[in-house]
Amino acid sequence: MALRVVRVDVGWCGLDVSGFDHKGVRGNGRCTVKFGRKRAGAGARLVPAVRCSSVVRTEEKSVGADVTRLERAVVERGFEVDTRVEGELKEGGFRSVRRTKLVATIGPSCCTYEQLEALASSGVNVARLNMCHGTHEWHREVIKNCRRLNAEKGYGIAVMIDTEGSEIHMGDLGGASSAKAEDGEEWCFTVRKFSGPLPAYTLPVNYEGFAEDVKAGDELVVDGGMVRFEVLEKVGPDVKCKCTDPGILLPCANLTVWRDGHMAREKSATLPTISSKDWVDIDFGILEGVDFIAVSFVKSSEVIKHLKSYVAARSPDRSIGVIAKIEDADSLRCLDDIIRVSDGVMVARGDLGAQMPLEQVPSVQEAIVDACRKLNKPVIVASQLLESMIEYPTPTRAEVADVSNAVRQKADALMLSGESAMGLHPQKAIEVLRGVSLRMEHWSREEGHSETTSLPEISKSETGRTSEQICNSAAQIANKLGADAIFVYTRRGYMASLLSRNRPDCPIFAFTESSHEMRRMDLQWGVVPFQFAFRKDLESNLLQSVSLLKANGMVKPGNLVVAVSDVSSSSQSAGILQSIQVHVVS
Ligand SMILES: Nc1ncnc2c1ncn2[C@@H]1O[C@H](COP(=O)(O)OP(=O)(O)O)[C@@H](O)[C@H]1O
Ligand SMILES: C=C(OP(=O)(O)O)C(=O)O
Ligand SMILES: [K+]
Ligand SMILES: [Mg+2]
Repeated sequence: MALRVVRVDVGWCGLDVSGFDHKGVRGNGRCTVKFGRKRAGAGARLVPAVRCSSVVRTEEKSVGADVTRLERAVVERGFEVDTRVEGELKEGGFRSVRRTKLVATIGPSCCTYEQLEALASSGVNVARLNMCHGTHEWHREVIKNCRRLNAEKGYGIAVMIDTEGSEIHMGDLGGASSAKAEDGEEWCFTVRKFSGPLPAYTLPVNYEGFAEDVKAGDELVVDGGMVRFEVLEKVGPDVKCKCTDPGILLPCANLTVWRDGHMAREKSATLPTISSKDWVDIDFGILEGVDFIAVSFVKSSEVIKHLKSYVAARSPDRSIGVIAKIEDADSLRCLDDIIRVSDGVMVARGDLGAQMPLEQVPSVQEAIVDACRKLNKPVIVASQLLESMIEYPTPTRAEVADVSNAVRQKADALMLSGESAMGLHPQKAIEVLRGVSLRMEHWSREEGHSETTSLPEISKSETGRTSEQICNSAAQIANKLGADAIFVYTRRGYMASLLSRNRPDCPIFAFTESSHEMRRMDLQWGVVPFQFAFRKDLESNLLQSVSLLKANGMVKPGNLVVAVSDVSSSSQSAGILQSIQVHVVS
């Protein structure tokens, strides 16, 4: 029977196969076995899925076969980690591990399996799917390719969908990839629907109330100022405009209306943050098992709370992270409330820069990054980081400075949009983000740039406050001792986030049992997620994980590790026991 090597999430039950030997493949640690019953057509088949850390060898047997005897248990390693991190660790040791995470918008330039593999090999942690564009079939294919890369090549790519939102934007350009508006030309913006190519100088708008909302004399700003028009007159559903600032028009480009120097929001301001199309896209994302849902134009914490309860009800066994995109001026008035209820935040500088004078964006970005750090939520700095690399193979000095600034601010993640989705050099753009991140991280450590962010206490419960103080202290101990890594054993990644919040000098190895929780940590600064079967207490977990990593050349004698855990080692009767352990690898 052909053996399929797959990587799936199966339930864990411990079975030590140390000493197991099969055709030279030795068992050297813990293997887990789950016997599932699979209905397939005529009858049930018992499928002994043997998961030993990173490899599952599944052999399908007819019912009644002797499935108690494991014919193939490959205990290759006893843990699973993203293959790139493994390479970085072996090549350059702990300090070489990149801390800043990278998000790439997937589009026509990088959607095939080979193109995604190129991005993955260059360091992408999260694949972002902008639901403004493409069909569900197209996005489903990309998700499938990401999952294949993780299963077959050992990457750890998480998937994020990003909603279109209700804001006013142009429709697609009848199949054209862009259109050019010249100075003085007269264009018609209309809610009319067209099948096939658009009439000349005509642009579709998604918002039914558009013709009612605008007035002659208004300024129509496309994509935050890429192109500008003056509204001349309205004829039924058609709004006649004159181009006053020429440029390139892209599909689904955002439109804002300005009147007497202020944004004019009539009825469009009453549109729901999550449109009916967005709910369909969210259902699609839940069904496809994505790891994150990014919500566009969030204005209040209510919509995040509503979405989180909706998602929890429809995806009870895997938590999907809800990311609030800060790109609407209204959201700044209740920023902390939004951050508190979200699982993460995106500084969506594209539309943000359309809602306020561009010169305000850098200070708003810094304030959002700082607020997320204080409230212990990951933050992504997004849009136009390397815009010129849509066309050119190297960035401008200003773009490198912008990326360096975001890394110096210790944002959790950086995001590419058009640079990866439709640019000519997606892989080079990721490599620039990676190189600048490593350089700025190294410079910050070498220059001893101590943390400027004082971390207020955020926990409410007794155990939460204990975990928080344990992590703050562990990070300080690790810095003082020059530790090579902090090891944390965590079920849902909370302790890992508390350690990440401290931005320690060394990487944080977060051991968890669920591959989904691993993906969720793909947005956390400095966190290297490992899949690992927990043992009974912190000490056993520490010794077991060190020995397994050492056996794979990822930890060396003399390495100093600080370890903490939120996996309670004691029985409930004995109460929770939490500690910090320091271990020098022998
Ligand atoms: N899934 C996709 N299919 C086709 N084109 C896409 C896709 N995702 C992104 N793009 C292209 O990349 C550009 C930049 O992506 P992004 O910034 O996410 O979108 P937007 O410009 O709508 O904010 C888009 O304007 C679009 O031209
Ligand atoms: C990331 C952003 O959102 P979108 O690309 O979906 O407009 C942005 O506006 O910067
Ligand atoms: K979007
Ligand atoms: Mg936006």
